[in-house]
Amino acid sequence: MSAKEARMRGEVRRLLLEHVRPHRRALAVGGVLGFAGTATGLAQPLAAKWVMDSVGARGPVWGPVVVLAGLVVLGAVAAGAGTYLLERTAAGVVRAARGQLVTRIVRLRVDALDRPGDLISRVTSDTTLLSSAATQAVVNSANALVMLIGGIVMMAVLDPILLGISGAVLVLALGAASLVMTRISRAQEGVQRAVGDIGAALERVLGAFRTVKASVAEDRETSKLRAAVDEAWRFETSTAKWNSVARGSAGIAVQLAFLVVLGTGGARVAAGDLGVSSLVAFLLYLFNLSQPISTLVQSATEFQSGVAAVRRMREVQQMPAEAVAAAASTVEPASRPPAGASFRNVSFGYRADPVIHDVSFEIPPGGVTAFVGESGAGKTTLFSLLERFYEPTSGTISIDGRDVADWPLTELRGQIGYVEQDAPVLAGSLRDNICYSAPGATEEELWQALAKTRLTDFVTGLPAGLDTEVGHRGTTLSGGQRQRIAIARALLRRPRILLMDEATSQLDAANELALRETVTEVARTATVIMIAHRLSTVMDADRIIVLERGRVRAQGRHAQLLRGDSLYRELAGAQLLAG
Ligand SMILES: Nc1ncnc2c1ncn2[C@@H]1O[C@H](COP(=O)(O)OP(=O)(O)OP(=O)(O)O)[C@@H](O)[C@H]1O
Repeated sequence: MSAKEARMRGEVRRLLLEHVRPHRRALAVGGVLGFAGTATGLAQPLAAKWVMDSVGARGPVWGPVVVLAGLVVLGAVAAGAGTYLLERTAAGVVRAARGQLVTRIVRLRVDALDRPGDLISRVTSDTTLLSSAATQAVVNSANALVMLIGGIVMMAVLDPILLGISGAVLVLALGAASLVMTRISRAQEGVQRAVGDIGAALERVLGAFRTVKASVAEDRETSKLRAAVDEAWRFETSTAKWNSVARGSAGIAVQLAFLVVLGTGGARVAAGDLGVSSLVAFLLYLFNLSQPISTLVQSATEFQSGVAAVRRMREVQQMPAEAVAAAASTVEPASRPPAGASFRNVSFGYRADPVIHDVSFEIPPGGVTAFVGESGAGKTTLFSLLERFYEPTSGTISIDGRDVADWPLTELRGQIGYVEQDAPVLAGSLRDNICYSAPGATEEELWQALAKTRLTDFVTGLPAGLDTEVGHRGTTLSGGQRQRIAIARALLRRPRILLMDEATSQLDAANELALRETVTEVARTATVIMIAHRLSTVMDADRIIVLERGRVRAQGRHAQLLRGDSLYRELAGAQLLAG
């Protein structure tokens, strides 16, 4: 193990103990109660004997019976309460870990969200490993340590020489067991990684379920999923193997120490240095050590699983996240004038290669601005930069003259309504979906937004109206309905800037006309910036910005650009701007 890995393991172990720290009192009480339960269990046979003896002697039995009954009740209550407290604490540890993870995940930057399925498994599956590692393992090993130390003290009193010999054998064999702990942790981490891979592969299939079926790709996807399942099985069997090696070594350690003590002790008895009774007592104590030793090894393996889980949870905490902004003020100003936007010498690349090159333009408040350009020219990227999903590598983007980097994120995004081209809809009711960006909207505002997007007839025609469930990703809706819901959602927030990635083919002629009227109306109170795919959109636009491979190529109005820009002429005449 390299020094770096050793340092990291140390840090991970410290992190695991941090999950334990807030619950240390509950763990201590739970441990003591469990201990008390065991102790009363040990005393019960003695009390039963006392009852029998009293019956035999025809003496008063009430006293012993009350003591026995008391011990039974006390033992059951203590053991029950101890178990409840430990399990409750375990649930508390899992809850805290899950809480931290989900808070982090929703704050991740958009580019950090690579494998959602794997993230889900970290929240649901990895955290459960933490529960026994951070509670049962800690309490059991503490109890086992007390028993171990007690046994060793008694053995030291009986014969320090024999203790030295058996101790040396035990340390050697247990040292060998501790060597496999790293392997257990690695194998367990492999299991969790493979479970994450299953989640990621499953998410991939379920996210494009219709495509998978339409492509008759079920067999291919099943074999990919089964490969991930097999990988998990491989690591699980490896974990089982190393666990049994650890337990086996602990067993061998005790047996070996037993034999060595029997041999050397026997010789010392023969030489008259040790009484037979002391040797027998010593061997009994040694024999009794096997219980706490196997508990310690078991706890150590559980702890290793916890270490593996904490490691993967730490990776989530280290993923790039957006700054947590202070809660946005709930009181919105009554009037929200349109905001202007400006890009000055902005460059940006998702990876090493830039996709936006030194772009500059001004969008004054109000009106409709249309971006046009070939596929991949960088139109959506400009929207993402305005929403601050990504930071530009150089240059400044401002809204209302203020650098977007200086706006608190929630406030910045509170100014903008964003209608994405694929108009994502979340599982839930129509009402949830439309009010999603403005949960405080009144019923009147809601119906106004529905009217503007021509959704009123559709909604009133549904038996459950706005409470109709839309299904996973809105599968019960048509493409056009999804599009209009996305627009209603954006409008309900009364945006100062409306970003619209125009749908290429979702709306029929009547609804398209209605939408154009809506956009014209919105442009009176907000700055509308559209990624245009239709000739009608650019013809109505107040200004058009033509993008070519991440650069601004030309700006102007439709007639002006038709005359002066060959690429625009080409786009206007071709499918990219369908008339
Ligand atoms: N998340 C991403 N990671 C890496 N590269 C990306 C990412 N998103 C887009 N790109 C690349 O950036 C370039 C610009 O993409 P962008 O989506 O902005 O183009 P666009 O003009 O909106 O295209 P379209 O009209 O087809 O939607 C493309 O070359 C694309 O491959």
